[in-house]
Amino acid sequence: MAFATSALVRSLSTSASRQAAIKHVTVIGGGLMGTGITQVAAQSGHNVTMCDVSDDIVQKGLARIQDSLKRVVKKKYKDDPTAGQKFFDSTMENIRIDTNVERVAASTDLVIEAIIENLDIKQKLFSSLDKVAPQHTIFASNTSSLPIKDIASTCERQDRFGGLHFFNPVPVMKLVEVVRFGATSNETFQSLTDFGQAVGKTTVSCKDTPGFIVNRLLVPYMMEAVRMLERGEASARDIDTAMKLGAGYPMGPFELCDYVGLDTTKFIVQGWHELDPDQPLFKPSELVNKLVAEGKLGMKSGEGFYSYKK
Ligand SMILES: CCCCCCC[C@H](O)CC(=O)SCCNC(=O)CCNC(=O)[C@H](O)C(C)(C)COP(=O)([O-])OP(=O)([O-])OC[C@H]1O[C@@H](n2cnc3c(N)ncnc32)[C@H](O)[C@@H]1OP(=O)([O-])[O-]
Ligand SMILES: NC(=O)c1ccc[n+]([C@@H]2O[C@H](COP(=O)([O-])OP(=O)(O)OC[C@H]3O[C@@H](n4cnc5c(N)ncnc54)[C@H](O)[C@@H]3O)[C@@H](O)[C@H]2O)c1
Repeated sequence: MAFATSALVRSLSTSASRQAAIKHVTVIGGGLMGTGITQVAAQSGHNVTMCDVSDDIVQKGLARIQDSLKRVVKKKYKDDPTAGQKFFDSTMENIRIDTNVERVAASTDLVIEAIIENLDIKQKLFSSLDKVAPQHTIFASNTSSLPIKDIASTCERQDRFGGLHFFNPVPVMKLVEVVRFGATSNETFQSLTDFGQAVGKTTVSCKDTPGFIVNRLLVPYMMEAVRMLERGEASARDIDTAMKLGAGYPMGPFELCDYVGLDTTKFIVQGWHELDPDQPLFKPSELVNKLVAEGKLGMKSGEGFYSYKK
């Protein structure tokens, strides 16, 4: 059977005694993160349905997954193209696309939400899914910065709710932060951890604090780079070069902002500023807000701090 690969079998055997293993996953959002999460879940033998608001978006998402999967195959199976093609085909067979999230969630073990970073919209989505998803279904959010407790607040299934924070680009980055808030049960936390490991990631355990571990440290650093540019102390290019060559980062902060998306960057900082208006580290940036207002969202729109137009 196409869905039963070794990773899934491994995940079944390690977690079977604790709770039913996750076989069918629904990923909501077919953007940067949703496509990556869909890919790694399908690669590891899970049956995944990726949902978004329109056919056009899910089709584009599917094309992005194919491009990324080709890169993985090229690297992993460079000496065995036949096995590579088989891996490609079986991964793609594990993926379905849909635009009706409620229909899909009615028969799923795990919902991973990766939609726009907006609390109201996430709460509305989960509230509607809570009414149709089976009892055993676990809900998880891939939010970068919003409290899991707040996202879960409109749901009855508080104990079956947690955070699964993946990193961009998901097929390459090796970490998943597994987040629990006060109501998350031990079984749910363990299922999410098992799932993160079944998709090939190293997991760390996080409390539901702003930015969890990585973003609590990364966001102040990136925003200080933006403020350094705003103060006219150095150019974006020089700051990027300095952090790559002087601190060993694979991307400079402006390249990373463009890679993450300036809209997501803006939402994160704005949200934290509202929670703690006196904290200077979380002060919104006029420059980022201006770029977003101009539709310059980074790589995904062709322009951000840099231009990506060919
Ligand atoms: C201010 C507020 C902002 C906060 C934002 C927080 C956001 C969020 O919550 C947290 C994050 O994610 S934070 C963000 C965390 N993320 C970071 O910090 C990322 C930092 N950047 C990096 O780690 C590297 O620049 C990249 C890995 C992106 C590209 O690597 P590179 O060397 O510059 O370029 P390369 O040579 O092209 O690729 C190298 C290898 O990777 C492979 N590959 C690449 N993309 C792929 C894909 N989509 N699919 C499959 N494979 C892909 C590629 O095939 C190649 O394999 P090979 O076998 O070596 O030929
Ligand atoms: N971009 C990153 O580097 C990154 C990294 C980790 C976590 N995150 C988080 O992941 C989430 C998604 O970020 P992204 O970068 O993939 O965003 P994105 O803009 O690339 O994609 C979001 C997708 O969600 C869809 N969407 C919006 N509302 C929806 C709804 N009600 N139902 C279904 N689909 C809906 C949009 O059409 C879009 O395709 C955010 O919470 C973000 O904070 C982002």
